[in-house]
Amino acid sequence: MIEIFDKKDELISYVANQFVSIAQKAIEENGKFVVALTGGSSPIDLHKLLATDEYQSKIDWEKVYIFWGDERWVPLEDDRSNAKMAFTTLLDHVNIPQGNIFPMYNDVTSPEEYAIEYQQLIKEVTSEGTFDLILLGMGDDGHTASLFPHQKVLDEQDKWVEAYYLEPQSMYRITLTAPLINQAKNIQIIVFGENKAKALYEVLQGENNPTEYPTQLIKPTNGELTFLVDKAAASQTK
Ligand SMILES: O=C1O[C@H](COP(=O)(O)O)[C@@H](O)[C@H](O)[C@H]1O
Repeated sequence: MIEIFDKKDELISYVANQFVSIAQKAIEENGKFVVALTGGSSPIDLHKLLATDEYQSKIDWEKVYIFWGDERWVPLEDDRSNAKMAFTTLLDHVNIPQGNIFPMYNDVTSPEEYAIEYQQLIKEVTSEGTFDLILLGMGDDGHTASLFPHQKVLDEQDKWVEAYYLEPQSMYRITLTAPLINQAKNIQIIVFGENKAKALYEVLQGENNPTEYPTQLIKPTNGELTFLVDKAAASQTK
């Protein structure tokens, strides 16, 4: 499903309301809400809205468990850290136990070892790796999470979490893999801005070519996938 919004603000309010209702339903049914956040710049305004009194009071944050879809392998204090951004814009402002937050980084092990540990953490908190909600963004090259074009991680079928050295960025990335993401009950991909219009067109209406446009790998097995896009990003999509 694709939802197109005239303005970014409308898109953000819609996602915030979805976040709240998915969280409330999960807590009512299973006593907890397990979500993976996205990084990059796309979720910043969403986080800030969720942190307002109006929104945060609608969720029982003690029952929320936070993971990430991907991370740059940098310390939590580094400005490139997706976790740092989420703490500053949301997590530092809500009543969530620190033990419910699982940043995708530690300074003790290698990224590859931590990918194995992170998979174990997911196993302990979720039911069989099924997230209630996975939020994703999309880069203007068609990547999502840290599933970048032409990387071996795109072929991964078994592991839930993979860490690898991303040569073009000279840094390690750690990411949920497509098979794990596809098990989620809800996947929401937030895309705005004209610079993403070509990639969005290719992902949704172009030839099947996930090596070039990895977001095409996102196809939930049982859950719901929604692209939440603004008019600018949808401008090349018919
Ligand atoms: O590197 C990343 O980029 C994508 C897209 O970022 P955005 O700034 O265009 O929103 C993001 O979804 C991913 O989490 C991040 O690590």
